[in-house]
Amino acid sequence: MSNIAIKAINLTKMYGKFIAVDHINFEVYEGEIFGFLGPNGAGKSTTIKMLTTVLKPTEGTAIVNGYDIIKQPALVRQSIGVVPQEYTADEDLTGWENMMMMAGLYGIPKDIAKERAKELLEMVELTHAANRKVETYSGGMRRRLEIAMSLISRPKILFLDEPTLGLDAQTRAAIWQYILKLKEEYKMTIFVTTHYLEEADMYGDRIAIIDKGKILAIGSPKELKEKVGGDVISLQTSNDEEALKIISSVEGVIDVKKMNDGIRIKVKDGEEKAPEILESLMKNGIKVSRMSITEPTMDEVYMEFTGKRLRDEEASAQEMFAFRRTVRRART
Ligand SMILES: Nc1ncnc2c1ncn2[C@@H]1O[C@H](COP(=O)(O)OP(=O)(O)OP(=O)(O)O)[C@@H](O)[C@H]1O
Repeated sequence: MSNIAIKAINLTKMYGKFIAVDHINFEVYEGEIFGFLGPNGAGKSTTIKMLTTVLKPTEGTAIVNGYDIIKQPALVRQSIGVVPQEYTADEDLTGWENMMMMAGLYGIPKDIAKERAKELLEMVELTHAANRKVETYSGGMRRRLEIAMSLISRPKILFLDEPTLGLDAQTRAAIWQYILKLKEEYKMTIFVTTHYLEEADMYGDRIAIIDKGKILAIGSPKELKEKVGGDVISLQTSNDEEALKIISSVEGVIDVKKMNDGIRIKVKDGEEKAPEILESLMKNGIKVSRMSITEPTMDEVYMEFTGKRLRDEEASAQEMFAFRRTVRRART
């Protein structure tokens, strides 16, 4: 049994009467990448803020690195690194000065701080820009600097709130390479929130799916996909209401749902069942304009547990909004 790095116990946050995080329980094991996956507004940032002692829970608590977030917040803070969603680096200082400022906050002696800053800036490939003011950095460079800053105290656990938000695909991949390196070389525990399904799938050792303040599923990507099982047939028809009735009476159909973009059918073997379903629809005068058969992906897993798609377009619109908000905050 692995050691537990984080344990949330009935962790709850209310803003007035609104429950942002609703009695959640989970464990994060030492040395793993734990992905907290959910749409905007699901409660991810609120959870991270409670775990990192920025916000006080309304109810429940959590143990982080063996310390209680309510009773021992200072000890929690000393043992963790945090990269929040908003930019935190000082724009008027250089990358190097930001590193030193962070080291100062932790009371790290100057000579040790210099050594670590050099090593960390090298790791995130910012040595060449160390003496430039942060205001000249791109979004990706800022994120890399902030990851380096969060590591200056050699934390055992690193919390990252949407570290790849608003970054291009190449920079996102590079950020993940640093995160993987921290796990592999420094055996660090990483708690990371994201609304990118493919990032959670590719890099998460285990994932929690959170929506409307509740955890709907926890497991490795493989375990979650196995839970969904079978194949998924997606259809667009000339009469979805009628099609639903017909499909649900076809033998071997495990589940059929109307989605925003058509009908989703769960069956054990898609290739075997699809012709039968098509035939029964055609017999009843229903035309099928599009059909696809897929094995469960994280997208399917997400849909299975939340009942909706985490749409790319939706994500990118919200992402741009959040990114602009972050940039605005960085400027003020
Ligand atoms: N200070 C606050 N006062 C009132 N409501 C809040 C406050 N902060 C967050 N909320 C609400 O709580 C819910 C959860 O917000 P939270 O920021 O934790 O979500 P999230 O999953 O991190 O999404 P995002 O990625 O957009 O930050 C949202 O509905 C949000 O509007």
